[in-house]
Amino acid sequence: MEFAAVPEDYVAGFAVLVGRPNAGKSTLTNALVGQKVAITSNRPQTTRHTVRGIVHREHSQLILIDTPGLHRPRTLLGERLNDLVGETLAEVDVIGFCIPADERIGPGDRFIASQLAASGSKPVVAIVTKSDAVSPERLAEQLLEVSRLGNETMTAERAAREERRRRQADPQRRGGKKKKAPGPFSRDAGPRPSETPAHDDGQGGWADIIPVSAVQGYQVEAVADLLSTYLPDSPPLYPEGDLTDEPEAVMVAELVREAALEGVRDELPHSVAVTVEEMIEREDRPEDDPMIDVHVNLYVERESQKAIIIGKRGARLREIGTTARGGIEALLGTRVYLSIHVKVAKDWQRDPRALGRLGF
Ligand SMILES: Nc1nc2c(ncn2[C@@H]2O[C@H](COP(=O)(O)OP(=O)(O)OP(=O)(O)O)[C@@H](O)[C@H]2O)c(=O)[nH]1
Repeated sequence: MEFAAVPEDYVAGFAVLVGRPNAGKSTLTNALVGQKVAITSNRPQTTRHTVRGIVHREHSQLILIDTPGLHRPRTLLGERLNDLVGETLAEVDVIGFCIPADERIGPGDRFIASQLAASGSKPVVAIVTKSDAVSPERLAEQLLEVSRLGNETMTAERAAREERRRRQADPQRRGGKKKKAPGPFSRDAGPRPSETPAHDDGQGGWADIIPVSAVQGYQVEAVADLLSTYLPDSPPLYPEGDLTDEPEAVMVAELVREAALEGVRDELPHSVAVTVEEMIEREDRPEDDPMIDVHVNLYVERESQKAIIIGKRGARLREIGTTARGGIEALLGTRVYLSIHVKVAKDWQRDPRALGRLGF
C-alpha cells in the first residue's frame, strides 16, 4: 500500500473491548466495523477467539480486538481465557470496558474493573452499552454509577499501590527485623517500574465515559472517534478493505459452535468445542458453481451431551447443520457441503493436551 498518500495527522492502533459475558462487545464490534465479523448470540461466551475488525477512517485506523468475557476462572479453560485477555490488554493502545445499561453493576463488573485498574497502564474508556434498552433517567443513573465504580476501583488500586510502595521503602513495616540498607539492585531499592502508574488520566477514574446503542446505531461513530483519540501517530497498519484477518477456519468453527448452542436448554457453552478437520474445494464442479467440502468435529464432554446435540433420530444435528451451513456459505460465498462428527472427549476442559489440540 502507498503510505506516502497518508495524511500527516494519521493515527492507527489497537483497541480491545472487555466486559462480562453478554455485555454487548460483539454487537458493538460489528456495528463499529459495519459488517458481521464476530459471532453474536444471546448466550454468554460465544466469542472464544480473538476476532479483529478494522474501522477505516480518513484520518485513522482503529483495529478492534474482540475478546471473550473477562471472568473469574473456574476451570483450566477459564484460566486460559483470562490469560488470553491479559495478553491482549498488554498489546493494545486503549481498552473499552463495556457495561450494559440494562443491568445493575455487579460483582462481575467490579472484578473486571479491579483487574483493569491493577493492570494499570492503558487508558480505559467506560462504554455503557444497550442504552436503548432503558429510559433516559435510568441511563443517567447508570452513567453516574459507572463513574462511581471508576472512582472506587481506581482510587482503591492507587491506595494499594501507594501502600506497596511504602512497605517496600520501609522494611520494618513488613514485620521483619531491620535489615541493612538495600543495594541499588535490591528489591527494596524503591518501587519497581511496573508499580509506577504509566497512565494517569487525572480524573481518578475512567479516561472517558460514553453511552452507546449498537442496535440503534446511537453514538457508534462517537465511540470510534473517542477510542481513536488514544491511538498513536502511525501509518495504516492494514490495507484498506480488510474487515477481519481471522482465518476462515476459525470463523467456520465458530459458526458451527454457535449453531450447536442455539436452542439447547441447559447452558453448556463451555462443554462444546469445534475443530475444522478439512476444507477442500470439490473437484469436477462447473466453474460457475463451485462447492467446498467442510468436515468438522464437534466435541462434547459426556455421552448425555452428545445425545442432546444429536437429538431425536438426528433431528437437532440436522438443524445445526442447516443453520451452520447457511452461515458458512455466506462467509465463503460458495455452496458448501458440511459434515459434522460429534465426538465425546472426556473432561477436555481440564486437560491441557486436549486444549492444545482444540487450539487454545
Ligand atoms: N437492546 C440492545 N441489545 C443489545 C445491544 N447490543 C447487544 N445487545 C444484545 O445483548 C446480547 C449480547 O450481545 P453480544 O454482543 O453477543 O455480547 P458479548 O459481550 O459479545 O457476549 P460474549 O460473547 O458472551 O462475551 C445479544 O442478545 C444482543 O442482541 C444494544 O445496543 N441494544
